Amino acid sequence: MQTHILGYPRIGSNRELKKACEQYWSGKNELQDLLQAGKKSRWENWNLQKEEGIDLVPCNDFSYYDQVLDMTLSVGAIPERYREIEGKSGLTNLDLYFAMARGYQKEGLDITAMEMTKWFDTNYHYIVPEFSKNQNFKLNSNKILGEFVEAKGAGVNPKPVVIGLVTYLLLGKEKEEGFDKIDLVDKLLPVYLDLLSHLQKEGAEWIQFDEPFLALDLNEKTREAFTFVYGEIRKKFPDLKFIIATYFEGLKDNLGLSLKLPVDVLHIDLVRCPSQLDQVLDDIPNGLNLSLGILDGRNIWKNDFENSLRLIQKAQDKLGSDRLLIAPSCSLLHVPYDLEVETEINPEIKNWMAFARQKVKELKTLQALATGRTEEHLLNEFKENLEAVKSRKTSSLIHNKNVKDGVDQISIKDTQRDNPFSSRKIQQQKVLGLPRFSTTTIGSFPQTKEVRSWRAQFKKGKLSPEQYDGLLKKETEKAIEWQEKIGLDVLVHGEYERNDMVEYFGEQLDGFLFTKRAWVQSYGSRCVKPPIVYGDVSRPKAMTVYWSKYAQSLTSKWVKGMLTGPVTILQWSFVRDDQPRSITCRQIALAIRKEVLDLEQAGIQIIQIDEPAIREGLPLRKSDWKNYLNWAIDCFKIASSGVKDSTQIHTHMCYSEFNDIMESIAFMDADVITIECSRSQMELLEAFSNFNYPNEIGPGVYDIHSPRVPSTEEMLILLEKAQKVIPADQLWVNPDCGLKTRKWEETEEALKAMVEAAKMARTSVGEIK
Ligand SMILES: Nc1nc2c(c(=O)[nH]1)N[C@@H](CNc1ccc(C(=O)N[C@@H](CCC(=O)N[C@@H](CCC(=O)N[C@@H](CCC(=O)O)C(=O)O)C(=O)O)C(=O)O)cc1)CN2
Ligand code: MET
Ligand SMILES: [Zn+2]
Repeated sequence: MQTHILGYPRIGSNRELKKACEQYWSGKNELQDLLQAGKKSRWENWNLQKEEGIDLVPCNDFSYYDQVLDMTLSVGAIPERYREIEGKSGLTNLDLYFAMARGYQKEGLDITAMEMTKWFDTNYHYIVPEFSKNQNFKLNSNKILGEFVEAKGAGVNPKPVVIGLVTYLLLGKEKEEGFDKIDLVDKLLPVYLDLLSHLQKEGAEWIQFDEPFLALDLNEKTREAFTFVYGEIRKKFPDLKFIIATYFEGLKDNLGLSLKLPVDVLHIDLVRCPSQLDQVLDDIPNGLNLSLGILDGRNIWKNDFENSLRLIQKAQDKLGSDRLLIAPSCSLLHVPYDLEVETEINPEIKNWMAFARQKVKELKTLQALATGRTEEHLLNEFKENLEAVKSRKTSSLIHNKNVKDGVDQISIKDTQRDNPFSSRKIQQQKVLGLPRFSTTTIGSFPQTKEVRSWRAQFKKGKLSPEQYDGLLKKETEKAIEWQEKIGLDVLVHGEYERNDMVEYFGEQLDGFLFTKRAWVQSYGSRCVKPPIVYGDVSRPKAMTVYWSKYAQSLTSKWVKGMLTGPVTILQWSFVRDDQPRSITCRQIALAIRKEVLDLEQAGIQIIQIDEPAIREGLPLRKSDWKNYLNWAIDCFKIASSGVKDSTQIHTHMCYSEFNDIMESIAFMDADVITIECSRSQMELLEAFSNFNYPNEIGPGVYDIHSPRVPSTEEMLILLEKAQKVIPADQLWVNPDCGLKTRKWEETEEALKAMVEAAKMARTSVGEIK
């Protein structure tokens, strides 16, 4: 029985790579420094896995930005618009790569970034490959090969991790009509074969192809593509050992297909879908070995050894130990580096947890125990694990009767506003008196170095609570003043007091704990510290009223209250796995409902409840959607429906494809929804239009994830596009998402141009709604 890891976090155990990237982008360090930081991250990971004795150690799981973008560069799928950068002197391949990720607006060039979207149901974002009808591919980078050679030098048995061909195509987007991306198989296959022959020449033995789409709903053509691709690969490379990695779901109706692929190892996710093991063991052909994804790669709880050993034993009985590998369920990219550095977590709870480093250890212990080793330290580790699992099951820290009773008492009435939108709209208009094409922003303003450093100093005790509060107040005042000056209609307080839109709430809710350094990559250099829900959730006191009230006191314009919704808090936290997610979510929903009512009570007339993660929380299999949508939408409504008709509820979602969940979005019944729309040129709006969506919509008119500043003209064009599908009196004007990651210069210019675009739109259609 061998152990392997599907992928390791790469941002650096102290976020060294994040910092080096950001410094490189801002011209504060040299390419050499960045490359050095990359190397350090890779070697740190390899050394750690080597020391622990992992049998197959991943390489090419490293990335400077995103592994899908790496693949795009490796297969030469560089969109036409980057041609000028490719040819520019003084720019390296890495500069081209970053331009694709972030856009390029320098030296007279103005090139937009590639689209970014969620990696399956995670909070990780990848850069979406763009395919044209006459798409060509060629092996275009030696990243994969280079990292393989480098890893060999580190003295491990490296296993290159490569996004499988079919998954790579399915992750992409057709940028023209008239072809099906899956038909690009024939053109892409030679590049994969080319890559494999290079790897083989350098002595590669194992290759891991990630094909998570095998765990999703597939059409017949795609299934055939899988069979064809792996048939061809096997024909050309009879001696390489291929692992197909599937994760995030069970194989279900694709099990037969997967088991027939002519590869050496199939990796299955036994955390998401433990029940698939029996069927797999019944049907697995003789030539195929099995990798058991036994440790949760998506959560931070200790493994339950007893349970895992039972599963492993079952597989061992059937296949024998030689045909088995054990691994985490998926890449460890989705969990933080090391629990040991968290010194302030309640020790009782800390003893229930494991981060990446601890999971690597757990894997080795499981291997030893499963193969019958009985050294004393192993038996002790087993005993400690049994005790930790038992402690978590029985701890008094977890259960709160009041919370459970509250959830039991939720009734239908708590999930509905008093009157339908058509009548609320009239009442809200009366109170709010807003113009047509009202302008607003999504909530956060630039989280500058200063703001972050105040918080850091406050946390270290170097600033007193009063000093910190005073600085934040000044910053909020400046933001309000500036918004008034440029003529925005609905203002925000700026969210300066928040480290992160989820963590901030996690810090204030009971049943949550938070960490100091447990960073997880979200996209590019951006990271989050997901809070951890360990017990029943409740709100000891108001969380945001202070700041909203303060901001509203500074202006006669409306200031939006700003909350994160229950589904998003759930989705972006590490949550309990000892009760259904739906129950945890309802507990959070009740806490947010109380906050909404407190805000209303404090005179806040417009309240935004962000739910950017509703779409990403959608189960990967369509058959599970209905159940999820029922409870998720219900939770939003529990949070939002307590207010008077005249209080305007906004919600915000980014990176959402709404086509197939339009009914549920409408059912949320937010008075206004602001959505991401600009990278996709308003395509999203068609879903709303086709559905005759009745409430108001703010389609994002520019992309805040890129430093590029949009022009008034291009935003006006987008607004005109929007009016073709949505009546003008339903439209708001706003950016795609919050502005926390942007610099002030960019923000100021962009928002001024945006307000200008709204004014121009008004002159052509009329002021009044
Ligand atoms: N949870 C979550 N998921 C999300 C989003 C989101 O906003 N939150 N947005 C979407 C896109 N994803 C994003 C994820 C992260 C960030 C982001 O801005 N992250 C920041 C960190 C934000 C944060 O928690 N900041 C803390 C800690 C900041 C920090 O690094 N402090 C320094 C010290 C600073 C100093 O001394 O000056 C340190 O700890 O070393 C704070 O402000 O308090 C970053 O990576 O840079 C943005 C978008 C989707 N998913
Ligand atoms: C990822 S959605 C962000 C919403 C939040 N209110 C912000 O403006 O940052
Ligand atoms: Zn957003």
